[in-house]
Formats: sequence, C-alpha cells, structure tokens
Amino acid sequence: MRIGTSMSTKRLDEVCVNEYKIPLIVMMENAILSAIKHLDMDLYDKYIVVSGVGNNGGDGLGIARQLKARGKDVKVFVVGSMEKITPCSKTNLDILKAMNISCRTLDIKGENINILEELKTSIKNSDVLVDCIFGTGLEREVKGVFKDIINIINTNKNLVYSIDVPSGINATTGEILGVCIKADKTISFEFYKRGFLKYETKEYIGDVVVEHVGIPEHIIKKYDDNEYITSIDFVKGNIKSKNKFSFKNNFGKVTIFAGSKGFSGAAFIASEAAIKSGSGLVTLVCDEDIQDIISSKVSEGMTANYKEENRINKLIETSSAIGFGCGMGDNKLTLERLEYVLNKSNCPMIIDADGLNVLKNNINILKKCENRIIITPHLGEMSRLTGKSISYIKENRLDVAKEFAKENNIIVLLKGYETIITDGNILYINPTGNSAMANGGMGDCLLGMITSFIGQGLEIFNAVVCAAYIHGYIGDILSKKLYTVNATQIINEIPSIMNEFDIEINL
Ligand SMILES: NC(=O)C1=CN([C@@H]2O[C@H](COP(=O)(O)OP(=O)(O)OC[C@H]3O[C@@H](n4cnc5c(N)ncnc54)[C@H](OP(=O)(O)O)[C@@H]3O)[C@@H](O)[C@H]2O)[C@@H](O)CC1
Ligand SMILES: Nc1ncnc2c1ncn2[C@@H]1O[C@H](COP(=O)(O)OP(=O)(O)O)[C@@H](O)[C@H]1O
Ligand SMILES: [K+]
Repeated sequence: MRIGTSMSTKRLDEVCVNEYKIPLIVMMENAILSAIKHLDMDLYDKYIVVSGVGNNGGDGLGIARQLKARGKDVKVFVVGSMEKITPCSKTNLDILKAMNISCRTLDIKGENINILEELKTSIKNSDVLVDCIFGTGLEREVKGVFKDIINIINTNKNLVYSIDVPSGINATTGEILGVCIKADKTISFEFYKRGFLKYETKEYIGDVVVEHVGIPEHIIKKYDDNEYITSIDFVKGNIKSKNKFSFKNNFGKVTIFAGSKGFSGAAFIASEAAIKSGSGLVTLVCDEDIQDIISSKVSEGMTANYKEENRINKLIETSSAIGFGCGMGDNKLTLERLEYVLNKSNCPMIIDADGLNVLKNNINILKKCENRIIITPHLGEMSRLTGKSISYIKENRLDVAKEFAKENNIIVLLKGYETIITDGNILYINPTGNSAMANGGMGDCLLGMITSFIGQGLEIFNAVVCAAYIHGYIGDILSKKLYTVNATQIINEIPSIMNEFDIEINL
C-alpha cells in the first residue's frame, strides 16, 4: 500500500486532469462508489452526511445520492461559504437538489443555532454519520462553526465514518488542527496518508481502508513518494523457495557476534532465530566463558570464541551476512571488535544493541567501510546515535530515520509500533507486530532473522522488510492466544510460518 501526502494527492489530481484528461468529476464518482462499499449498508439504514464545500464535501454529496439510490434514509448538512464551493461539489449539490434530497446549509457567517440543534437530534436518530467536512485540503486551524460541528459530532456520536481523512487532521503531518473528528473508520483514497503514521492520530483515524479512485497504476507509480506499507504479497514474492536440488550452501553461511557473561540468552536467541529462518550454516562467535553453555543449547549451530583468531578471520571472510551486537556489552572491547569485523569483511552487516551503543560518537567508522550496513535501533538507541531526544524522534520518526540512513548511506530499521525500514530513499512501514512482543530478546530474534534472510541471498533491503514483517506476523498470530509473546515462542513458529510464505522463487 502506498503512503502519500496532501501534495501527492494534489499532484496526482493535476496530472490526471491535465495530462491524462481524466475529468475530476470522474475520479470523484469513482471515489464515491468505492467509499460506499465500506458504509455497511447491510447493517444500517439511517445515514447523515456532513459535507464541506471543497472536493471532500463533493465526495459526501455524491455518497448521499448513492445511499438514497439504494433506498437509505439520508440527511445532508453542508457547511461553508457557498461562493467557495468547488465545481464538482456544486454539480453533486445540484443533483441532490434536483432529486429533492433535502440539504441543510450552515453558512459560516450566519446564525446556525437552530440547524446545529437539528444536527444533534438527527445524529441521535441515525445509525451512521459520514464525515466529509475536510479532506486533504485542510492546512489551517479549524474554528467557528466548523469547530462547533466537529465537537457536536464527537460528543453525540453514533458511528462515524470519515471520508479520505477525519476532518481536522493535517493529512501530511498528522497534526490535529485544533479539533478533529474521531472516526470509527476512515475510508481513504489512493494513499495511506502519511499523517496517519503519527502515533497521536490513532485515536482519530479508527480502522483505515484505502480505496482506489480509478487512476491507472502506471501513473501512480510514476508519481508516488517511494513510501509504502509492507503487504503480505510483497513478502511472499520475496521469500526464497527451497527447491529439491538445494543443499546447505544455497542457503547462506552466516556469523553472529553476540553475548557476554550474563547475556548468553541474547546470543542463543539471535543464533537460533537465524537457524530457524533457514540459514544453511550459522556460527556464533562469543566469549570463551559462555561458549559451552551456548553450544549445549544451539545444537544445529556452531560456536567459536574470540581467542580463535584464524577461525574468526575465515568466518568473517566467507560469511554471506554478519549479525553483530546483541548482549555484547557497551564497552571498548565491543567497539574494537566491531571495527575489526568491519575492516576484515565485505558482506552485509546487521548491527543491533551494543553494536549500536558503541557507535555513538563513532558513527564515522561506518563511512570508512565497504559493507552494506543495516542498523536496527529502538527509539532509545536511535536517540543515542543521533543525539536527538526520544520525543523528537517519536514526533518525526519517518524523517529522522530517512535522514540518518541517507547521511550515513546505510539501511535503518527503526523499531517499535509500525517499525520503519528505509535506505534514505525508499521507506517501508511494517504493519505487523504488537505490544505483547515488547519484552527482552525480541530484538535479538529480529537480528537473527534479518541476518539469515540476507545471508540466504534475498535482495538486502527487501530482506530487512520481509524479516520485520514475518517477525511481527508471528507475534500477531501468537498474541491472539497469549498475553505475552516471547522470542523463543516466535523462533519456534518461524519454520511453519515461512512455509506459508514460501510460494515462489523471486531472486
Ligand atoms: N485523487 C484523489 O485522491 C481524489 C480526491 N478527492 C477528494 O478531494 C479532497 C480534496 O479536496 P480539496 O482539495 O478541495 O480540499 P478539501 O479537503 O475538500 O478542503 C478544502 C475546503 O476546505 C476549506 N478549508 C480549509 N481549511 C479550512 C479551515 N481551517 N477552516 C475552514 N475552511 C477550511 C477550504 O476553504 P479555503 O481554504 O479556500 O478558505 C475549501 O473550501 C480529498 O480529500 C478527497 O476527499 C476526490 O473527490 C477526487 C479524487
Ligand atoms: N507495541 C509494539 N508494536 C509492534 N512491535 C513491537 C511493539 N513493541 C515491541 N515490538 C517489536 O519487538 C521488538 C523489540 O525489540 P527491542 O526493543 O530491540 O527489544 P530487545 O532489545 O529487548 O530485544 C522489535 O522488533 C519491535 O518492533
Ligand atoms: K473528511
């Protein structure tokens, strides 16, 4: 699914109208017809449509007509200055009038108390309110009668379905412009609006569906912003199939540097996740004093300790991917080891946890190396790496991740609810995962999965996107029956879930 801003919508509209000669009223009717599919007409009979005078309002007026045509009871309220009504909205308003569908008009300068009372009563006597006051055209504070109406809808609410965006939100930034409709469902067009990704907007947008307005795919592709929400089909199209002639060397040889005294669990989880994700050969490199305990747990993996210099050098040179950092300790030794591995290797390297902690103030070492680097910070680690506060990163997480990736020529996976994966140009939002997964070891498991997928030869960026998706997907399935989901439980499910995804070769 594509992510877009108000600008993307505007640009697409202009291209369609001016270059491809698709009249706006045609796109609007497509929007109307695709929206009404989501209005639960088999459940409800009484609808109120509240429209503004922009094109979002025009969508609403057309929706009212289509509902009426399907035998529904519809009341329409139009708010705004009639001299500003857009041509397409005017056309739809004229049709409603010709059909004798009554429209109550609230003029921004007039005395509206009676009509506002009428709106309250109508809300009480209806099943669903369709909100079409503002769409992607809203950019400034909502005041006056618009504010009154939105407050009335929120306080007297029955079911509210917002068209394109909940009225009151800036579709690009997610800023709430004073007041905003709290929708139960948002039926958005063409793009999942970038503003919806801001954590604070979740209480306004409800369930979001994205519908098409009839713009040909190749046009959208040409003008999209390279920002997407990962779909299950994308993941299925990228997972490598095990064909009957495969042997272990076809599935990559990966090395994981992880663990230290007291943190052997991190090393175990990361290695085990790589094994269960399908790697041909997995070797864990750790301190000698935890090697035995890990060897006894990771029966299908190999282990090496830092004293075995020749062996480590060989591993580094021959690995198809290297994971680094979980449970290693935030200390000088870890930094030295990171620099050593970076210097000696040229395969993709995935850095997490203490590998990231030691990069703070040393980020330049990444610029000197030739490896493709993937970092997987959570908000705290991202804050330490960038020097920006957690609250700032939370507010601007897409842009912070994108800028940091671009600046350092790396792939950033910023963890949390709706994990971000970006190389500074393309950005994917991961829709899977949940708070039952917020416990120790989950990140180690993700590192193991990413290392394994890259080591198996998936295109590097896509491998990161797929690993994040499957990691969260398993978490979502398990959380349906478990209050808390831990990394070992995720790891146990990887092979069976991978089998589900393993439908075609796409390398
Ligand atoms: N390709 C697609 O996806 C398609 C999208 N379509 C639809 O078009 C929608 C975008 O339509 P749009 O550009 O006309 O903007 P919209 O949101 O209706 O708002 C503009 C109106 O609001 C007013 N206004 C603004 N701020 C205000 C404030 N604070 N307080 C008060 N008033 C304020 C503004 O007034 P003005 O700023 O001029 O004073 C103007 O009257 C989009 O969301 C989708 O639903 C489809 O129909 C076709 C294909
Ligand atoms: N609320 C949430 N929604 C979605 N995913 C989550 C949520 N909380 C945690 N996760 C996922 O769980 C993993 C936790 O990783 P991390 O914070 O590094 O944990 P740890 O360091 O304890 O292993 C990440 O992949 C993260 O995206
Ligand atoms: K709206």
